Amino acid sequence: MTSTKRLTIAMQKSGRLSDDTQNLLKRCGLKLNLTDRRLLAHVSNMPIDIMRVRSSDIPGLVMDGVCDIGIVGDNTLEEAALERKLLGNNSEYIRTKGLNFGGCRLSLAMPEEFEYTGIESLNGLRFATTYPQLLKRYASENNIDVDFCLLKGSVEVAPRVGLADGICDLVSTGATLEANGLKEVEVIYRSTAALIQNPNPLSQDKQAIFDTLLQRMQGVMKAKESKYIMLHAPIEKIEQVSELMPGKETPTVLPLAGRDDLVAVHVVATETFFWETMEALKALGCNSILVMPIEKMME
Ligand SMILES: Nc1ncnc2c1ncn2[C@@H]1O[C@H](COP(=O)(O)OP(=O)(O)OP(=O)(O)O)[C@@H](O)[C@H]1O
Ligand SMILES: O=P(O)(O)OC[C@H]1O[C@H](OP(=O)(O)OP(=O)(O)O)[C@H](O)[C@@H]1O
Ligand SMILES: [Mg+2]
Repeated sequence: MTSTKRLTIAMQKSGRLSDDTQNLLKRCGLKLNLTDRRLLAHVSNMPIDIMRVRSSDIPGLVMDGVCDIGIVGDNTLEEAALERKLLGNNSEYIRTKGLNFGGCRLSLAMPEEFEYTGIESLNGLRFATTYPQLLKRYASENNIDVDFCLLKGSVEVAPRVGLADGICDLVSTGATLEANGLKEVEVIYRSTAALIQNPNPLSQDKQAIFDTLLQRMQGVMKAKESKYIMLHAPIEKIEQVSELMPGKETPTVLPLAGRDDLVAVHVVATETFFWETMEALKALGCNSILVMPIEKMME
């Protein structure tokens, strides 16, 4: 069990989620010194310890209360929860927050030449996968019978070497499927990274740290999705300019020294600011249009 004073966070040591997780924690103000060999790292400016492990171990560490919280892909989490339930182990957790990285989907893919005519055409086939529980659940929900063989990585190689008829693996760009002569036929699960916590109440000290961390994460994520937009606009077009601005916030309109025909317009946009909008603003006579990233936000 963890100490009652320092919050313990499990994160992936190295792999697809580790850089984004580390960046998120750093942007939340945590001072980390994650040298490769140190697997339990103290955060020097907050009562937090970081445990760096394989991502497939994170759900179990949180469910068993070894770590208070963890950052892990939904796919790994759901697979672990199903497997642990089956084995009669702790499988309870709280998914506190979805995060804006690690987006991927778990899909069924078949060799290019396979004639896919619907889910029924997969009946009786064998799939290589790292996610047998998610595969089995999908098969039973869709009334098909499938067999599987377990591979922890390089799953896409299986059909070519005769190990399986198809695969059930993660896809993001689709490049790995294409490079291995496979086509995606069904998406069975959509995943992002998520922040999870043990369902038992935290000590008061830890809860306070966690609340601070959560609020900062919110601010970092919101800032990442937002842009600060500045431009100069003709004063008589200000209404049309405001209508073109993305998001719900009212723009700030400021005078420009020595100009009575132009004003400066500033707005925080929480929606995508498209090139088309910039062109429409330009056509209205706006200039000096700047779209800038925002580092932190607090409401
Ligand atoms: N191609 C991808 N694009 C985006 N996210 C991905 C991709 N592949 C995997 N992920 C996400 O990143 C997580 C970690 O993947 P990674 O391949 O780094 O580790 P792993 O082999 O699943 O686990 P372990 O850390 O236990 O070795 C996955 O569980 C998934 O949520
Ligand atoms: O659609 P893509 O963008 O090509 O990404 C998909 C690939 O990424 C993951 O593997 P990873 O690179 O993590 O290697 P692994 O099989 O060793 O885990 C996943 O298992 C796929 O193989
Ligand atoms: Mg992988």
